[in-house]
Amino acid sequence: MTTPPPALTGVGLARSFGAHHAVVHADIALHPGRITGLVGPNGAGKTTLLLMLAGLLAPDRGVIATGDGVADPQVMRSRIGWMPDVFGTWESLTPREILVAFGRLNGADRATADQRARDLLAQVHLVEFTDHPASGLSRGQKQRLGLARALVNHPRILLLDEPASGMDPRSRIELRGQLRAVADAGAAVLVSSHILGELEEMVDDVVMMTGGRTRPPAASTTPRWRVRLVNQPPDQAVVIELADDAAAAAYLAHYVAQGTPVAEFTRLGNGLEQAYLDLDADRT
Ligand SMILES: Nc1ncnc2c1ncn2[C@@H]1O[C@H](COP(=O)(O)OP(=O)(O)OP(=O)(O)O)[C@@H](O)[C@H]1O
Repeated sequence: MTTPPPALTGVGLARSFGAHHAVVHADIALHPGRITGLVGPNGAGKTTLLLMLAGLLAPDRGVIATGDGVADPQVMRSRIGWMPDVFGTWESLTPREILVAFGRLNGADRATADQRARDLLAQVHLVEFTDHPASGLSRGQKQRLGLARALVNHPRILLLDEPASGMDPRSRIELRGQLRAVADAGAAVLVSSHILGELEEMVDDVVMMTGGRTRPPAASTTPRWRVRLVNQPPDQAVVIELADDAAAAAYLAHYVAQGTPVAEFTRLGNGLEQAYLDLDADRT
């Protein structure tokens, strides 16, 4: 089976602001159908990298291209959905008017743009606010409108900077489902977040960034399970790595069929937190 080419690659990217090197060297590849997490401490250069990938900030060095070789920022922008960390709405317009305006800017006729706006407002659960001024939306609701806006043009590449900030727990859970649905439909998704537990649940791949450089994860990011048998003290429980939920189910079924008295079988996540702490170990 051949792996499809990445939907978007950035190679050797660098960007400075005056004398400050925000991104020193970043390499990244985003694959169709996969969600990639971008993780790193404050000031690591994540937003600067995302802005370059979104075609909104020119790199000083390096190349950004789509899988089929397009490097023209304008063509690339038409394929990209971008959700900034702070979504500035036109406060006097309604969510429907905002989404229709973006649809029209992306070349849709009025009827198509209007239908797309209604579909997206249903998807992000903002139907009741359809025709109210955006000034009345809470921060979390504005984030959800920001997600809808990023999806207006059916993007093949979706880039999101801290999308969950300000969202309530239900909206965060729904966001995970929405991003997975977008990836399952074939898009490549890149999401930056400081909420590592949440990223663990959401992402297929991780890119770590610190000091303006992308780095391979310092530790394993394979999912881990904690296994404890009946009468086994908690501090003697075993932690095992298994490729995915299907492998975990097979593992558990095997031991239960053998009569092994399993008392606890808990998914621990994929070690992203430890990998992050290793990455940020130099922080004082
Ligand atoms: N427009 C700008 N002008 C000057 N310096 C900037 C500008 N944008 C970013 N920087 C600096 O570049 C560095 C990287 O910033 P960036 O916002 O990309 O980091 P980040 O990883 O997204 O941080 P955070 O997690 O806090 O959002 C920071 O030191 C920041 O102060």
